Amino acid sequence: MATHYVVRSVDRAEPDVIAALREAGVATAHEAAGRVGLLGPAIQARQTGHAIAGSAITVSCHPGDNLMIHAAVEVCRPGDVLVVTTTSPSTDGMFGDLLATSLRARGVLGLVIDAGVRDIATLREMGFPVWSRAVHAQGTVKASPGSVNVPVVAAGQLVRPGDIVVADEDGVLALPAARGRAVAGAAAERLANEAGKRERLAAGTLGVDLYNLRPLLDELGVRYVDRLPEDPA
Ligand SMILES: O=C([O-])CC(=O)C(=O)O
Ligand SMILES: [Mg+2]
Repeated sequence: MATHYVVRSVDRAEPDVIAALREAGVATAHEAAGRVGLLGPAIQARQTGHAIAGSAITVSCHPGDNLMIHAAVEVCRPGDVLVVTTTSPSTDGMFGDLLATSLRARGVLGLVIDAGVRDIATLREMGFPVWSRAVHAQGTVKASPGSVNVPVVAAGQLVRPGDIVVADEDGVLALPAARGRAVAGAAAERLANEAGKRERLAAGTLGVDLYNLRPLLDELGVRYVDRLPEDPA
C-alpha cells in the first residue's frame, strides 16, 4: 500500500507581515507581488465582510472524501488558514459547520477549498469565513488516504504549506512566506500612492491627466471630436 504523509512542521511567516498583508487586501497585495499568486475566480467568498490572512495548512483529498480534512485539523495552529484541494475536480459539500467548529477550536481563521461546502447558513452565523468553488449539500465519505502539508494546486494556483494566504471579498492570494516582508513593503507604498490619487480623482482630476495618458491616446490614433465624421474610417 502506498504511504501518504501528514507533515506536522510548517515554516510560517512573521505575524506583523501577515497582518500588514491582511490590511492591504487581496487586490493591493497581488499588485505589490507583481500580479502573481491569485487563485482563479471560481473560488469565491461565501460571506460578506470578512478579510483574513494566515499561514497555509494544505490538504490534498480524494474527491468526495473529507477524511484528510479531519487528519489536518490536528496540525493546525492559531492563525492558520486551511487550504483544501481534491485530486480530481469535485464540488461535493465536503466541509460544513462541524468541521468549522473543530477548526475554530484550533484557532484556524478560515477555509479556502477548491470543492464544495455546506451548512452555509450556520457557517455565516458562526462567522467562520469560507472561500469555495461551490455550495452543495452533497455528502462525502471518510475512506480514502491523501496528504497534509504538501504543495497543492487550488483553482490553478500553486499553494505551498506555510504560504501567506490573504482572502477577502475580492478573492484569494497565496504568497511564499519568504516574499511576505518585501511584498508588504511594496503594498504599503502602493496604498500611500493611492491615497494621493484618490484625493485628486475626488477633486475632479481626470485619469487621462493623472496618469498622463493623452500622449499615449494620441499615439494610438485615438482622436477627440465633437461629432463622428461622415466617413469614420
Ligand atoms: O460532516 C461532514 O461530512 C461535512 C459537514 O457537513 C460538516 O462538517 O458539518
Ligand atoms: Mg454538516
